[in-house]
Amino acid sequence: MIKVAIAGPRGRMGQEAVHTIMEKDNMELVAVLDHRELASNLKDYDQFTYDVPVYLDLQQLISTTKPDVLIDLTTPEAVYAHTKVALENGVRPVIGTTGFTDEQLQELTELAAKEKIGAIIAPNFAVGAVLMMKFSAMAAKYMPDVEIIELHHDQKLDAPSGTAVKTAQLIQENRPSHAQGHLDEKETIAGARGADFDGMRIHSVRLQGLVAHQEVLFGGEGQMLTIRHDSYNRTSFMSGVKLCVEKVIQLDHLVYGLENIL
Ligand SMILES: NC(=O)c1ccc[n+]([C@@H]2O[C@H](COP(=O)([O-])OP(=O)(O)OC[C@H]3O[C@@H](n4cnc5c(N)ncnc54)[C@H](O)[C@@H]3O)[C@@H](O)[C@H]2O)c1
Ligand SMILES: O=C(O)C1=N[C@H](C(=O)O)CCC1
Repeated sequence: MIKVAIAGPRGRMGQEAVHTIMEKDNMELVAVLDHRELASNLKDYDQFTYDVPVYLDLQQLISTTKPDVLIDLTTPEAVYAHTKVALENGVRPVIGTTGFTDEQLQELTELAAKEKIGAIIAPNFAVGAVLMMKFSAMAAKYMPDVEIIELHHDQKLDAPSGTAVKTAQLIQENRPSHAQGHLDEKETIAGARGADFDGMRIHSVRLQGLVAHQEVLFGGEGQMLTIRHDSYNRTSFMSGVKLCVEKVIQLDHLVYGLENIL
């Protein structure tokens, strides 16, 4: 039985994750971490009927309920501290929250290595999104001029998305660094050409009605290849969450990206 705690249980992803873990025979939801005093038990929240204690302090949650794994689905502001506290206290983090800086990722990788403890940071838990990223990395070897368009719901806090950054990093490993577009191009409205990642442009769309979507466009002479993935609901992420909880137990270091454990 894997003892699991979830940070952010009232969120769009957190709610889905609570139901997912409760349905698993080999996992036990021992606690959740919230940041506002609403109730001391999940069964007193409108969304749930489960008897699971709610904590506002991660150290206290860990020392009282001793989870094996912490799933974090909170905000870019909160996630770094949660991951650090988990690693320092022998709890394996499975992190879905996006918005880490390169420096934070580096620090957490070093901390997990020092503590010899497993951790997974997965910018996208959907298997189709991982395939989109892998296929994009393959295509970049042959068609190195790329632009990424990521499209998300309008409540998303970070831009570009974690998936777009990870996609750009995987593409970067597979094509020579170079600027794209006309050498003399000028933006008449700032931001018109999107964010610049090693010469690749990333465009972020935020609109009601969207969940999580991405297109990777490869231009060639007289041709265009488009690789697209759509998550239409948050259930699409849950098989990845379950897989990460099972895999993280076997690791002794931090893994960044679901593609590394599939
Ligand atoms: N990896 C993936 O596949 C994947 C998929 C969807 C979303 N995400 C990421 O997951 C995160 C959450 O997304 P969401 O759509 O569920 O957001 P959301 O805003 O619906 O939920 C976030 C929840 O975190 C809670 N929260 C905020 N600070 C907290 C803290 N300090 N302690 C505990 N709880 C806290 C909020 O109350 C809220 O309920 C985002 O970073 C998003 O980018 C990742
Ligand atoms: O809804 C979100 O927010 C999502 N964020 C992830 C990202 O930033 O890549 C993955 C998909 C959903």
